[in-house]
Amino acid sequence: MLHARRPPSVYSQDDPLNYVLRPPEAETEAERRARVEAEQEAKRVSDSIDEELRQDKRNYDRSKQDVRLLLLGQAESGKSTLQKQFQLMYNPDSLDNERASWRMVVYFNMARSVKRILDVLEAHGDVFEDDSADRSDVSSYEHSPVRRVTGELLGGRDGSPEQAGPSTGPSTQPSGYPALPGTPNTLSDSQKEIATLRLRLSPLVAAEATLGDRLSGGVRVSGSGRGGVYVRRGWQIRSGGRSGSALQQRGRKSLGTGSTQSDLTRTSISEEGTPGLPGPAEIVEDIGRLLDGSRDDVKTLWNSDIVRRMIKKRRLRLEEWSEFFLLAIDRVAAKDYVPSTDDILHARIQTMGVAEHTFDVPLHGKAVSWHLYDVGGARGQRHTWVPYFDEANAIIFVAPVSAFDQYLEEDPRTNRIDDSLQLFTQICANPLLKHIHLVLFLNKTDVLQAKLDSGLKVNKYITSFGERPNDFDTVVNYFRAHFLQVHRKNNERKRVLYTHLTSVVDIKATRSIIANVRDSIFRDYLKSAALV
Ligand SMILES: Nc1nc2c(ncn2[C@@H]2O[C@H](COP(=O)(O)OP(=O)(O)OP(=O)(O)O)[C@@H](O)[C@H]2O)c(=O)[nH]1
Ligand SMILES: [Mg+2]
Repeated sequence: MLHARRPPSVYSQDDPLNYVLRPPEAETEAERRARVEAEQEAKRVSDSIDEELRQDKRNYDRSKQDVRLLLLGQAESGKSTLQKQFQLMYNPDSLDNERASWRMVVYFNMARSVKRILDVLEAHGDVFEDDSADRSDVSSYEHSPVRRVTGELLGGRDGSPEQAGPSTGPSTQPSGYPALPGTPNTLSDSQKEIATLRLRLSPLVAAEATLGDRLSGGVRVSGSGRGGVYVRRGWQIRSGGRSGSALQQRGRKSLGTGSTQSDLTRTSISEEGTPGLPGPAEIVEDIGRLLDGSRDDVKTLWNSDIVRRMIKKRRLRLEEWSEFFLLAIDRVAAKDYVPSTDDILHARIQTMGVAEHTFDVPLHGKAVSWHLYDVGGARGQRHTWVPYFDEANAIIFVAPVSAFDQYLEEDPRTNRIDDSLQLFTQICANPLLKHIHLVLFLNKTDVLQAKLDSGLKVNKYITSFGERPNDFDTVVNYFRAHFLQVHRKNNERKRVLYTHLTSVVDIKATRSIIANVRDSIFRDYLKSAALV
């Protein structure tokens, strides 16, 4: 029997699958076209799945080559400011996208400064007592039954610190000053003026709490200092801006402490605002108007005789950013105010948990992804760092050398330089971090210079400094020597410690230091890549 020749077809009748898939024998032209289209669509989907899988593999291979850089250091050391400098250098568009949200932070900083001034004045009965006792050395803390247990590494004074921590509100500390003198009838003109300003500025003072709640999403963090406002992932959206492009905040299992980070990093539920309540843009506009209406009062308060004298005598101590913004009140209170890059660098908001920022950094014509982990530095935040240790390639440890006369907000018995040294000891000694590229930033050198210029004596706070000259070079070298000693004692692997004197609010100087750090990290990176 003659077998009919099979029609030429891609569908082999020997293959059962192809047999099933073969075109119907009596296919009309319209059916054929529909079938071909469906086959093409199926192929397109299949190809795109293949491409996704290939891309995942490429991403995985690439992420193994990513650089992971941890920014570590105590609270207020300048880690987030340094992160902003990286962002400015490698992803400036994302900083521009966030610019609007920084307006709320600047207003918050302004309201907080005014509140702080008024609180301190109130604790002194709105009077400047020009007595001979130098109260800058005899703070309320001395009257406290708690004795200071600091100075282990530096030989600090076991006496009483000056006012405990710059943002420690007098309302939370026994002031040690006389009770408010007199009744309203016996108030001096200056007291009356301050009382009037306090009344007129009360809406601005009240705005501090509103803005703080808004920025933190209502989250309170216990054990991390008093009255701190912490922000986590997505805060830019809550404050009227877009989130910086490659910013994430991740929850990971904690390795060392058994605790988890999820409470600290859980995404806020209502970041865009609650229906019926004012949105971030409205809040910012309202407070902008309030600030505009209060600017003369803020200036009068800032320039008042009592405030000037209390600052001079160090009975009123403000953070560096307070002065920066108070001096810029006209610009900040103006309608349509948009924060400048300098404003963003000076704006202060505490980091909660660990925030990851990703940038592409060029290396020999190819982009390498850098993941920057900006951590919260307060004591209550430090356990959240540990899960990031095992994957890190490099650390920048930021230590503010200006802080020799300050004490931890979260533990007013501990001198801040001592805390930095203790923390640096833990980092140098940690087995997970022994092989990691280590960079030390001795930061806030501009603030240190200003403090020394104003006549502040280091040996008043750190007895081991002794009778050395109280000049910038001697002081910086003294602190540097202590950090180097900590490193030397914990350096079995003979790793290099790269040290830089920095002021990370200075854009130009920080750019060149970042370039230097990048090159040294890449040198190690290429060396380890060559070994793989
Ligand atoms: N003048 C001056 N101010 C600085 C310098 N570095 C940081 N600051 C300011 O110090 C404040 C605190 O800096 P941050 O970068 O927020 O500190 P942080 O280490 O991230 O603090 P946490 O998030 O609480 O751990 C900000 O207002 C900065 O503008 C510096 O070198 N010089
Ligand atoms: Mg921070």
